[in-house]
Amino acid sequence: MNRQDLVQLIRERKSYLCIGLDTDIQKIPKHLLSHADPIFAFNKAIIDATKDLCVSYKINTAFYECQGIRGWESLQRTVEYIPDDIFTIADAKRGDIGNTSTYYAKTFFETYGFDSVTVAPYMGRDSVEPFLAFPGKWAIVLGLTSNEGSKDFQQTKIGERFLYEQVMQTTASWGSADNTMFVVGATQSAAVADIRKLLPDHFFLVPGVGAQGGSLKEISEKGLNKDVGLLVNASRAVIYAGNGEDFADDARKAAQAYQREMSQYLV
Ligand SMILES: O=C(O)c1cc(=O)[nH]c(=O)n1[C@@H]1O[C@H](COP(=O)(O)O)[C@@H](O)[C@H]1O
Repeated sequence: MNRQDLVQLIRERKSYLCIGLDTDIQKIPKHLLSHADPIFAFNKAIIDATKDLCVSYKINTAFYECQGIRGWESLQRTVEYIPDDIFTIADAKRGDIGNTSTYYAKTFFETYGFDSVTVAPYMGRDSVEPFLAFPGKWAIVLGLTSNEGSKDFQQTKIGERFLYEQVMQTTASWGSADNTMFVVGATQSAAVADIRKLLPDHFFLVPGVGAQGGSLKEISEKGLNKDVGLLVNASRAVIYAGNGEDFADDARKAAQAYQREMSQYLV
């Protein structure tokens, strides 16, 4: 999906909500366990209940890969089930020598048909560029992450600036705002205004609202740009909003609350 279509979808739905399908077999309602593919049965119900409220689904591959071949099958069924007009993210955090990155990119863009994949930029330019070589596809590069450990490397100073600022600015120069997004954690709202100044045009994928305690209001006030420029992810706070037979209704209510709040910030 290209930038123009994504921005149009956000405007139409008045939503920049990304729902994270971090589907944990231990956490899904017990009545689904008798299905042939319980993870897909859960995802299908969540997608049916929320697809008009969000603009993106993010599939964190860890929750699928840990199930071996069955997990990859659940992932494939899920990504194929997501409507074509919704932006899909493979949250796989890949990045390797160029030759290998090319095959990671093929895996997620061609074999599974995702619109985007999250990319760890630590190995540098030749590890990221292969993800930028696929027309209409996106690399979502780790910028300033939501976790405590972001202090260990990302928030160290290189001269006058933080390492994450240098990483984001340099990485941005390898592609464009039409094929590169950055992960900026919702728990890092104090830094978001400065990051927005550094990168006025890029989309940010913002995880960390809900279970990690980030504020949708703060991130929206500081991060929105003229083309919206934000995809805010919530995983556990939406998909595990309920745990009974009506879990999908509860997920819908949680997604609706985020969408309503977003619609206020979009005016
Ligand atoms: O790349 C990510 O999506 C990501 C980056 C980051 O800095 N923090 C972060 O939480 N994530 C992912 O975003 C999701 C957050 O899940 P919840 O905390 O349940 O909403 C998980 O899939 C994380 O792996």
